[in-house]
Amino acid sequence: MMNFPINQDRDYHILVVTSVAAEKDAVLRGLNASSSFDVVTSGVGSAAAAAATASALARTRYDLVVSAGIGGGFEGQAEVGSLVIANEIIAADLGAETETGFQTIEEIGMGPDRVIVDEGKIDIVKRALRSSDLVINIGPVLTLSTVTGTAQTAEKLARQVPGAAAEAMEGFGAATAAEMFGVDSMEIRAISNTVGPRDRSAWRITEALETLEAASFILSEVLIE
Ligand SMILES: O=C(O)c1cccc(C(=O)CC[C@H]2O[C@@H](n3cnc4c(=O)[nH]cnc43)[C@H](O)[C@@H]2O)c1
Repeated sequence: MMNFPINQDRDYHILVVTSVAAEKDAVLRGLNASSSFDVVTSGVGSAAAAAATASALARTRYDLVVSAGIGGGFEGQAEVGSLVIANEIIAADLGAETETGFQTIEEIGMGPDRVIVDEGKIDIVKRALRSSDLVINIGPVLTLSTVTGTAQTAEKLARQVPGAAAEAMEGFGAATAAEMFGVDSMEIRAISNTVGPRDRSAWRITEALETLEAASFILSEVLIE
C-alpha cells in the first residue's frame, strides 16, 4: 500500500471538512474509526467552510485539510456517481462584473482565485483509488456561492475554466484557511448531479454518498496508522 510522504515520527493527521451531516456520516462510515482523521461539518458555503477549518486548525495541528462532499459534475468531464479529485480549487464567482463580462478576483488584482493542489498527493490518492471500482476524474473544482441552475451558466463556467470537472460551494474557503495556516489541502467531490438546468429531483444523493464513503475508506488505507 502506498503512503503519503509523511513525517514518520508521529501520526499524519487529517482534517476533513464537509458541509452537511449526511456527508460527514458517509465519510465517517468510510474511515471506519481511523484515528488519523477528524471530520467536521461546516454548513454550506465558502465562508462557513473557511470559519470551520480555521477554527479546527487553531485548536489542533493537522497535516492536511480535505474538503469533501457531494458536488455537481460538468457534462463530459464527470458523470453522476463518479469521484472528482481537484487539481485546482477555484473561486469561480469571486470577482467583478464588467461591461465585457466577469473578471476573477485575480484578474482585477485583488488576490489569487485558486489554490493549486500538490501533485504528489493527487497522485498517491489517484493510484490508491484506482484499485477500487470508483470512476475517478481529476480536474479543477469550482467553488460557487450559487448552485448553477441553467445550461447557459454551465457553459459560461466551462468556458471560464477550461476542463472544469465539478462545482461545489466550500472548497476554496477550506483551502484558503488551510493555506493561511501553512497546511496543504485537497478537495474530493462525489458527483450527485450534472451542472446545468436545475432539477433537484434528479440529484443522485444516495449514490454520491456511497461513492464518498468508498473513497473515504480508501483514503484511510493510504495513511500510516
Ligand atoms: O438532502 C440530502 O439528503 C442531502 C444529503 C447530502 C448532501 C446534501 C446537500 O444538499 C449538500 C449540499 C452541498 O452539495 C454541494 N453540491 C452538490 N451539488 C452541487 C452543485 O451542482 N453545485 C454546487 N454545489 C453542489 C455543495 O457543496 C453543497 O454545500 C443533501
